[in-house]
Amino acid sequence: MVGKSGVAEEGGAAAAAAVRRWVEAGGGRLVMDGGLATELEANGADLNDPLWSAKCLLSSPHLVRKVHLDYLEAGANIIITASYQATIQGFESKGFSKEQSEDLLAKSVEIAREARDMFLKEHSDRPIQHPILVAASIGSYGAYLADGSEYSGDYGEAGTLEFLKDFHKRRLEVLAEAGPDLIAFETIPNKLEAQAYVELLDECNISIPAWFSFNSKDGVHIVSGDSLIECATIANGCSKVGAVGINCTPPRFIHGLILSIRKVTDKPILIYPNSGERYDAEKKEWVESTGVSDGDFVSYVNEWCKDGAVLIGGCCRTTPNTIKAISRSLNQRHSSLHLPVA
Ligand code: MET
Ligand SMILES: [Zn+2]
Repeated sequence: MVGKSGVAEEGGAAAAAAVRRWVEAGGGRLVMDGGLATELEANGADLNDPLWSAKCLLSSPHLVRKVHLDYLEAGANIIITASYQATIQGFESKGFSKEQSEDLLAKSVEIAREARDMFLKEHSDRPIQHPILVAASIGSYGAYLADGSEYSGDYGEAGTLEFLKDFHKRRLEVLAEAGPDLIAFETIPNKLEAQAYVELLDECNISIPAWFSFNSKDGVHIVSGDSLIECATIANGCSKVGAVGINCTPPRFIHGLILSIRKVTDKPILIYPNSGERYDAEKKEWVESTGVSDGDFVSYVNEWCKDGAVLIGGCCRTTPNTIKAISRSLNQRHSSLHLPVA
């Protein structure tokens, strides 16, 4: 079906309507947090481990809570849990039982909810009026592999729809049951994984709005080479997807990518680019990218708003200072409309 704006109409619109209400309550824009794993490292965590930031759920939950709080103090409306690389399979390979692994997943949501409660309490003399939301992160199968394939989308023989659905199913259910406000499918590297997520959202009957966020390294395709337009069309067709966007991608590509997404969906668009550096999976370090300079990250924010993005934050190597600057630049007006935060 083609709507009045010329794009195919969303398959039902419940989740998108929920996100729009939050955006409205935030004064027309919502600020997302910045890089979590890289900020944990900046705070001294050693994440050289297949579990990456999820390692902190075991070793230093207080640090995760601190970084969430730093982002809230910087003006973030949305904090993303430390479950990006947390999987039942990953915990089991470290010797945890299935039950313990599920508890660790749920713990990522609990820590973020605790940070929100602490933040709201801290500001109870002048109560916070804008929404503060917890998004449960689901990283790709490639993130679990920890071999850089979330930046190639190449899963070899494991790359079948049924395999990916089976891989993510229980994790999605456990995270949804832990009570986040949103489910964040982040850094989606290929079309097949987007399709797997859509089918799981329906089959598991998830009632929490999800977002789909893809990553690109050329400004046209997502990292596997699949067409962003096709991927965004898949997201658009799912009533449980409340927002579609791009993360962990250099800022200089974002303008064109938003325009592509806009061609196929009216759902809210979210953007949280990385600092513009590139991750070298072999060396396990971020290296400065060559070519077009990224300039000052925040100088792009107005342009992205004009392009139609309504949720804006940062991904790897962005910091609470980046988020403070984004928040200032959006000049977020705190609406008098107050939505329940949980
Ligand atoms: N939310 C995740 C993080 O900031 C996204 C990582 S993208 C590789 O750690
Ligand atoms: Zn990132």
